[in-house]
Amino acid sequence: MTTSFKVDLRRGSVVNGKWRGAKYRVERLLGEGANGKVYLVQRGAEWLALKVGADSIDLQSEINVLRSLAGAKKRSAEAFLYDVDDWRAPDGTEYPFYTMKYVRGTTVAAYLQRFGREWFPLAALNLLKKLAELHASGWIFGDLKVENVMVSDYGYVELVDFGGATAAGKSVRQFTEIYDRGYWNEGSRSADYQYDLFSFAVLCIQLHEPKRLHELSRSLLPQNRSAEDLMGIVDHCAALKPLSAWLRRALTGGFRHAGEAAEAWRQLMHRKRYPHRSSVMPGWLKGLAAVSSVLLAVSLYWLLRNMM
Ligand SMILES: Nc1ncnc2c1ncn2[C@@H]1O[C@H](COP(=O)(O)OP(=O)(O)OP(=O)(O)O)[C@@H](O)[C@H]1O
Repeated sequence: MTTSFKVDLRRGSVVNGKWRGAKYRVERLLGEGANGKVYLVQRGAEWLALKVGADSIDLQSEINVLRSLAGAKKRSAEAFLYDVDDWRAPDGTEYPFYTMKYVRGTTVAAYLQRFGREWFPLAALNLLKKLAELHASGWIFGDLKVENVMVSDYGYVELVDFGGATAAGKSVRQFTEIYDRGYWNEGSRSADYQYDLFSFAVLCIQLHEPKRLHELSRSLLPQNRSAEDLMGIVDHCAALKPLSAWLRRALTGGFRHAGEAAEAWRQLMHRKRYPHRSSVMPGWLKGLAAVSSVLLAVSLYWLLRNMM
């Protein structure tokens, strides 16, 4: 999805906050979507992400969620939101913007492509933990999809774009069809824990079988779509098959909350057939560990020899 508004900030241009006076120097575009454009900006020595939008109502609701999360003092949300202001463009038009923590990393799909699919179980577990934290603050993420999950070193996960975040119990504010429980006739669009877990399961499928998922959604009549069709993809995918029971549970609302889902996922990771954290240790780290062990052994040998 792309924005319809015309803001195009070049490298080096400066965004001045009209009310609070902060100045941000633009480095580059990080991404764009339906609600605005996100730029990497610098303020003093600090790197931040600045989201500028055309519609202050859309942006305001994201800001409300971020404020409420910061208020709940959840570790992940601490200091995520920095500043909220308006900016007057050279042509006189005013745009609302906010600045937030710059999440270094790439979308989960790009990360797995670059560093290997063996990172998937760990990144997914971290994502489930993020969802559990968000749920504990009374919010449902709503628009969970590949583009909104950023992954950085060692599978560390951060959610971006809180435009779909909805207070638990309300109607989900923003969603993407293919990840939407209602689209697959598996439940309402009411914001509950299971709604996010359904999207999470679709995200797992999207990461492994994007083409098949796309074709499936195109080929079925709306009234015929179901979790069973999604499970058809899972059962024909070698990487997803070990997760079959877990994914079925997530697609059919079988987990009470994201914490329970994360625990079940963690247990799966520890089973033999599925790679777990130590087996996704990068090569250079394995090498470092081996060298350290040898050095330790040599030191001990010399120590003992000199003592005798
Ligand atoms: N804090 C951040 N740090 C780094 N990159 C970010 C950050 N926030 C957003 N991005 C990048 O910018 C892209 C667009 O941002 P965002 O999803 O918030 O826009 P949107 O208009 O709400 O999109 P959508 O149409 O999906 O709702 C993201 O997919 C991500 O790549």
